[in-house]
Amino acid sequence: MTQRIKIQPLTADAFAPFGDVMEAAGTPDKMINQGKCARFHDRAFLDFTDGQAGISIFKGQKETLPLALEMVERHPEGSQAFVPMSFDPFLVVVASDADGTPVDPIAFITAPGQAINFHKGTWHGVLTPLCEPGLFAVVDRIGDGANLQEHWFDESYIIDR
Ligand SMILES: NC(=O)N[C@@H](O)C(=O)O
Ligand code: NI
Repeated sequence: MTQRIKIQPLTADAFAPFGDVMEAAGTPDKMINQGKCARFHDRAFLDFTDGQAGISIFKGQKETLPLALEMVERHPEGSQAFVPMSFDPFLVVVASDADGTPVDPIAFITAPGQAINFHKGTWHGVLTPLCEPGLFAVVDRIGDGANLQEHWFDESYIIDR
């Protein structure tokens, strides 16, 4: 029987085993620019093996719900951050690892202003915008060698609200 995944709101606590949630929330770490700018300092753990951090721009096609989750992937050599260039929500899918196999996938939906950073090696769904244009800045590893492992599920999950 097809397993269904109910989408839940993204929170830093719930996402903590998988990565970081970045947002201008709570008390700023410092006020800068003559007090005109709140700096929420160093909110993601960027972690790269033998490579450099790079910033790319992704323009992804939107997906609609319910969504079939056929595959998750991971980057063994580096973290990967999705920073939306809009206030639109997007879908964030992660899964735990069981001896190299992704299990128990979870689906989150972001609130406006939230960005995420998958920790190195975290199983995740690919960039999944829910609105057009799906514009994102992506911070991930630029370097030689393989940094992508995909896992295609025997049976898709269905993600919905
Ligand atoms: N492949 C690529 O650049 N993007 C994926 O890693 C992704 O998570 O969207
Ligand atoms: Ni990825």
